[in-house]
Amino acid sequence: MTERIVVKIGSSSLTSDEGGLNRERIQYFTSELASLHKKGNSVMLVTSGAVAAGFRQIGYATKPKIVHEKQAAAAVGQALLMQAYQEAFNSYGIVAAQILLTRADFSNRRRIQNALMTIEELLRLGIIPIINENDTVATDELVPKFGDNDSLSALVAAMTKAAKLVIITDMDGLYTEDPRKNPQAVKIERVDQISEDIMKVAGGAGSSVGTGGMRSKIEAARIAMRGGVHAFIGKVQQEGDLSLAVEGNGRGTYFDTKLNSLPMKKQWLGFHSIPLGRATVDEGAALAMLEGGKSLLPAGVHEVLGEFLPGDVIEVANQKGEIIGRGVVNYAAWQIQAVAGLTTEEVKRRIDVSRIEFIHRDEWISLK
Ligand SMILES: Nc1ncnc2c1ncn2[C@@H]1O[C@H](COP(=O)(O)OP(=O)(O)O)[C@@H](O)[C@H]1O
Ligand SMILES: N[C@@H](CCC(=O)OP(=O)(O)O)C(=O)O
Repeated sequence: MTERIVVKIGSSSLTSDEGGLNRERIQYFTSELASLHKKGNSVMLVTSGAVAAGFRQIGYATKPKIVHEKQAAAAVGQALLMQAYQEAFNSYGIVAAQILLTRADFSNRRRIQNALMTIEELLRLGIIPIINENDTVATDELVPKFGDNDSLSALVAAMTKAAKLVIITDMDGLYTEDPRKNPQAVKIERVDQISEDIMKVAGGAGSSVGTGGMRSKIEAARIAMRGGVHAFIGKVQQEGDLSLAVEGNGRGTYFDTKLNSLPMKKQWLGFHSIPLGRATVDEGAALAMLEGGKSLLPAGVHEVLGEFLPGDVIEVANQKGEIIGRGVVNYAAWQIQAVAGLTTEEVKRRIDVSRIEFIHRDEWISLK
C-alpha cells in the first residue's frame, strides 16, 4: 500500500553533542527515505539540525542559547544541512526541495494554503520536501516559535492529510520515565489516547543538542491523532528500520487514532487561529456541543471575556475552567454580554443578529 508519510528527524539523531553534521547518519536516513519513496509513497521530511550543524563552524564552543547566536548558527547550518541532503538524495536520483516555515505562517490561512499547494505540487512531481522552521525570522519575542520541530511535523502531517507521522529520535520509544534518569523505566508499546498520565511520564530533552524532549513529541502525537494521523515515536538505526516503523513493526511507541482527517478549516480553527475571547458555558451546553454535535445558543452562555466581533474566534470553557473547544462567533462581545443566559425569544426581542446561534456547530471544533 502506498501512503503519504511525514518523517521527522531530531537534532540528536543527526549531530553530536560537539556539533557538526554526522554525514554517515544523513547518508543512512536518506537511504531509508529513498527506499520508502521507491515503494511509491509520498514522503515528506521534517528535519532539525540547523543550529547543531552550524554552531561549531562559526566558532561557538557549545550549542548557543542566546537568540541571535542561535539564528546565526541556523543560517549557516541550514545551508550545510540542505547541501548534505541534496547530495545524498541525488545519489538515489531523487530531487529534494527546501521549505522553511514559521508558526505565523500557520496562523495565516492564505500563507499556509500557499505552502500546502507548493508541497502538493512537489509531491506530485515525486520530489521530497525537506521542511524546517525558518529559524532566522522566528524568535520567541517577535514571531511565535515552534522551537522544536515536533509540533511542526504534526501540523504538516495533519494539514497534508498524511496517513502516518514517524518521529525519529535517539530513544526507542516512550518509557514510563526518562530512561537516562531511571534505567528501570519500562517501554510503553501502544497509546490509544493521550491522557494526563501519559503527559506526566514524558520529560524534557536528553542530549545537549535536542530541544523538545519526549514532552513535545507526545504533544505532536496528540495533534497528529486529532487530525486523523497515526504517529510513531522511536529509533531507526539499521537498514530497513524505517520501513519496519511505517509497517507497524518498528522499535518505538505507536499512537493509533480512530479519528478521520479534519477539514482544513477545522484544523485552522483548532490549532492555528488566535482566540480573541473566552465564553464559559453551563454543563448542559458543554454536553450538547461535545456529545450532541449541537450549536451554542446564548441560553447556555454563562460568562464572556474579551473584545471580539462577529467572525472572530473565541475559546469555550466549561464550568471547571477547562477549554473544551474553539468557535467562530456570530455576535460581538457586547451583544452576547447583553443576552447571555436568555432564551431565544428573549434574545430576538433585545438584539438584532444575523444568526441566532452564538457559535454554529459548523464553525466549531471540540478540543476535548
Ligand atoms: N518518558 C520518556 N521516555 C523516553 N525518553 C524520554 C522520556 N522523558 C524524556 N525523555 C528524553 O527525550 C529525549 C529525546 O528528545 P530530544 O532530546 O528533544 O531529541 P530530538 O533531538 O530527537 O528531538 C531522549 O533522549 C530522552 O532522554
Ligand atoms: N529548527 C531547529 C530545531 C531545533 C531542535 O533542536 O529541534 P529538535 O532536535 O527536533 O528537538 C534547528 O534546525 O536547529
